[in-house]
Amino acid sequence: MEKFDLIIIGGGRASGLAIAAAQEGKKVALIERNTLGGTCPNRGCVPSKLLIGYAEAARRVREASRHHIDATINGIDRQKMFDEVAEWISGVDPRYESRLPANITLYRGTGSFLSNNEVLISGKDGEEVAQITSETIVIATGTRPRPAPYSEYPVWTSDNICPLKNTPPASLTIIGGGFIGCELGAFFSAIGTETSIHVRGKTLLPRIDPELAPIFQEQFEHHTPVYYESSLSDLTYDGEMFTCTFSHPDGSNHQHVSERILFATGRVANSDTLRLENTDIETDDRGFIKTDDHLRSTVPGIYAAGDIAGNYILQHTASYDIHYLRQSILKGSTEALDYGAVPHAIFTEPEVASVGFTEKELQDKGINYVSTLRDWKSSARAMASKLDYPRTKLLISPDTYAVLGCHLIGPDSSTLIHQILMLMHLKNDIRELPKMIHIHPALPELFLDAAIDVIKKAKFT
Ligand SMILES: Cc1cc2nc3c(=O)[nH]c(=O)nc-3n(C[C@H](O)[C@H](O)[C@H](O)COP(=O)(O)OP(=O)(O)OC[C@H]3O[C@@H](n4cnc5c(N)ncnc54)[C@H](O)[C@@H]3O)c2cc1C
Ligand SMILES: NC(=O)c1ccc[n+]([C@@H]2O[C@H](COP(=O)([O-])OP(=O)(O)OC[C@H]3O[C@@H](n4cnc5c(N)ncnc54)[C@H](O)[C@@H]3O)[C@@H](O)[C@H]2O)c1
Repeated sequence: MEKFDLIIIGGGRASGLAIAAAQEGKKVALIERNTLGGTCPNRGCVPSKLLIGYAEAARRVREASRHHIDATINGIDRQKMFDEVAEWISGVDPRYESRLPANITLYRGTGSFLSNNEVLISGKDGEEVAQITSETIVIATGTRPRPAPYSEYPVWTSDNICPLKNTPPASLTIIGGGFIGCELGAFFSAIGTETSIHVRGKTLLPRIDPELAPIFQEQFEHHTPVYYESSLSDLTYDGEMFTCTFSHPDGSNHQHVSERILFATGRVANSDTLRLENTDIETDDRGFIKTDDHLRSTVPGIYAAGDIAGNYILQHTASYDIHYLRQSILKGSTEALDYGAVPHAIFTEPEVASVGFTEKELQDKGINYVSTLRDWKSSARAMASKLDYPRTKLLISPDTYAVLGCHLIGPDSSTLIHQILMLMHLKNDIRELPKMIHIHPALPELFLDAAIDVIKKAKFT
């Protein structure tokens, strides 16, 4: 059995760790069963955001009338959009492979454990490719969409919609109103696909701040109809069109016909193919690998990083895990993992971004806070957009003036949030913000108004 210094199972974000280890002269095995690069560049963040670029261009034309400009869209070449992004995706695997140094052995196949330190690699038909061993193994196998029901039909999930080899549909039904349902829903409706979203509950984006949720829903529904408390109870497919039957809490049903259906109902851990029963590695009740604050699994020498460690399902936290392992495995750092303030954004129309606690989380945890909810009218640049809905919600500690959470809804929220993120990261005291000279009248000025208001509230608490 060939022995390696480091075995990595899963060539998503962890391919960076493989390269770093190889550059330090380690003998590395990297096992990937699909395309190198993993979810983010092949079927996740990057393709979805490239698609959203087309949506934004279409919306700018449609909404030009807000600025008294009479503009019309004369045509949308949806196929060209799919083809361009598909072309980009087709280069991902070769690009990643070309970056691998010679002392990485790349195994194309599924990795599974024979014992705590022995890994079997199996090919597409289950044939044995190799058996290898190492005292250091990193599991970075990510997640996949929750299995869609009615898989006998050509239903879409966020995994099989890419690499966008299909014809873009004229109509689409989306089940699930989380990150993926909302982002892809916003894209398809903007490019003229008749799109609807169906959710079981009463809200979109379950973790959104309760004061921003109604604003988001109202704005989102301007372009995409959302059916709440709608549970899919039946699905038929006649070879061309899907007919969905949805049932509602009052016992009524409604039917919806579309050319395509997309299930976006969450993601599950890719731990079931690892044959963990041959090891002492433990998982939580959702199948994510249990790790401590050093990303160590329950077996010495075996680590889990990225989505499979179950802390977040975000590219930037997966990358952070990999950076952490570079320091700990390769450089011997003993510091515990500390994510600090983890931001996220949802690249929809409207765009939202968050960092830190929501108000509900603060209440549930019994943390003392003061909050402000401000519109963006104090910023001339924001006013120029002629949008009424953008808001900043800021939550701070009245004792230390530390920012506990910030939630934004409005154009460029994903960019703007970095100002608060930086503050939280460096010297978390909101009183620092008004001391800084801001460019007038740039968008970040909108934080001045919110900061001054919340500082005043904290003083009088
Ligand atoms: C549609 C969509 C949009 C997204 N948008 C964003 C976004 O805008 N921002 C953001 O932060 N995050 C986003 N995400 C989440 C982000 O893509 C993931 O958090 C990130 O890619 C996780 O990286 P990872 O390396 O942990 O896992 P992955 O990238 O999933 O890599 C795991 C790899 O392991 C392989 N693998 C699995 N099991 C085995 C096995 N047994 N043997 C060998 N190989 C195996 C898989 O094939 C895969 O290549 C999005 C996800 C989706 C689906
Ligand atoms: N911009 C970003 O950062 C970004 C974008 C896309 C995805 N992601 C990551 O990927 C993860 C997965 O995205 P997602 O949208 O699949 O999951 P999600 O958890 O965001 O949303 C899934 C939604 O589906 C609903 N649902 C579950 N089962 C259902 C069923 N049977 N019928 C109807 N609805 C059902 C859930 O209540 C939830 O609202 C996200 O949690 C996020 O971490 C991030």
